[in-house]
Amino acid sequence: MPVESPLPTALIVMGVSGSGKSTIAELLAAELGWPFRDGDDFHPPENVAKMHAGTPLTDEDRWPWLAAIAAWIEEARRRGGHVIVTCSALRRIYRDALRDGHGDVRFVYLEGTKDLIASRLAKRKNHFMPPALLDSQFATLEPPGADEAPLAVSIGATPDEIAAMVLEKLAGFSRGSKSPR
Ligand SMILES: Nc1ncnc2c1ncn2[C@@H]1O[C@H](COP(=O)(O)OP(=O)(O)OP(=O)(O)O)[C@@H](O)[C@H]1O
Ligand SMILES: O=C(O)[C@H](O)[C@@H](O)[C@H](O)[C@H](O)CO
Repeated sequence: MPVESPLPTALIVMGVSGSGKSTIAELLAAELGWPFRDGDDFHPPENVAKMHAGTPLTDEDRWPWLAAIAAWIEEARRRGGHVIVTCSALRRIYRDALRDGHGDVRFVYLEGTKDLIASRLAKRKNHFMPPALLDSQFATLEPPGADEAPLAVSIGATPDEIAAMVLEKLAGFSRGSKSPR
């Protein structure tokens, strides 16, 4: 995958529900100073209602959501800016939709076991996503392949440590390396 610019137009923090996307993305956004939006804010209300009711989304449910995120990234691309956004981006075809043919979108992949994530979700308060959907999230997950050059990090560490690891990997990219360290 070609590296088109020193820093990506968009950093997409991906992973199953509860993997820590919002937590890590907020820290990264604060460090990088890039505009940040939570991918959940791009869902049409019907999707949120469906997830809240405990029903996994289908591909059809997800396409308009992914298109809305891709459109926000395109705005940044046009003005030569950078953005950071969370999005589960569970399947490769979803990530392809988000890349939209461009090589300037990088995925931060938050990798963790179902047990660890379930234990974090069990403690989380005030979120529409029920922990019971975690099985379907893992069933749908297609971890990014090496050819997608993900910035992959294990979620066992503290949020600050994870964000620091991501920034270190990103610095590797910005120095022009073609593959993550
Ligand atoms: N590295 C970490 N160590 C300990 N707890 C964490 C860590 N990262 C996130 N958490 C906690 O785990 C829970 C899930 O994190 P978060 O809400 O950021 O996940 P998410 O991937 O954005 O979830 P969703 O996709 O459902 O919105 C939160 O309660 C958060 O405080
Ligand atoms: O792809 C999906 O099944 C959904 O988008 C979820 O993953 C949520 O957006 C989110 O991660 C939960 O808050």
